Amino acid sequence: MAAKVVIIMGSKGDRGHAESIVKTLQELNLPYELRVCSAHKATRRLLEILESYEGSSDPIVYITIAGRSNALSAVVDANTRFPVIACPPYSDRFAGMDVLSSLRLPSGIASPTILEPDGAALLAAKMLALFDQELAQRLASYRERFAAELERADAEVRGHGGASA
Ligand SMILES: Nc1c(C(=O)O)ncn1[C@@H]1O[C@H](COP(=O)(O)O)[C@@H](O)[C@H]1O
Repeated sequence: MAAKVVIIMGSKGDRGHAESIVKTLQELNLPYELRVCSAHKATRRLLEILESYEGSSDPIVYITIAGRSNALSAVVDANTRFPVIACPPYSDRFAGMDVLSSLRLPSGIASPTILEPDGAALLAAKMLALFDQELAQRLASYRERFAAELERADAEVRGHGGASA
């Protein structure tokens, strides 16, 4: 079974954000594909792209990257049987209000929003690990690193704090 993540970005300009997601997917050795399409600007083509994955016998999780007004994530979610995670790029223009277009969804749409690229990759990995023991193992080792880092930091600050206990 070859589980994979399909990242769809709304514009080539989102490539940098996509690469941050890819970094974590690569660390987890999780296969991925990068696609560019827009629900706003190329709806028919987007539906064709989705259709091409619908028959897959392997599990897929989509991560959608759409800045400004995010139609992409909801349109993908409404037209696929696979889960969709929205990971919009951060923008502080207009006081960061773009994010609301990812959060407020019509009924029947279920695309969660994760703002941090590595968080979106991790959620996709956790979903796919439900069907893949080896991925579950890699994910567990990846997450152990964070606990180990915290332990090291704890030991370091403790050593400087003059605590007597
Ligand atoms: N939000 C969407 C959609 C969509 O939701 O269909 N299509 C493009 N975009 C986003 O608009 C920003 C500027 O896009 P352009 O570069 O096409 O002007 C990008 O962040 C893109 O993801």
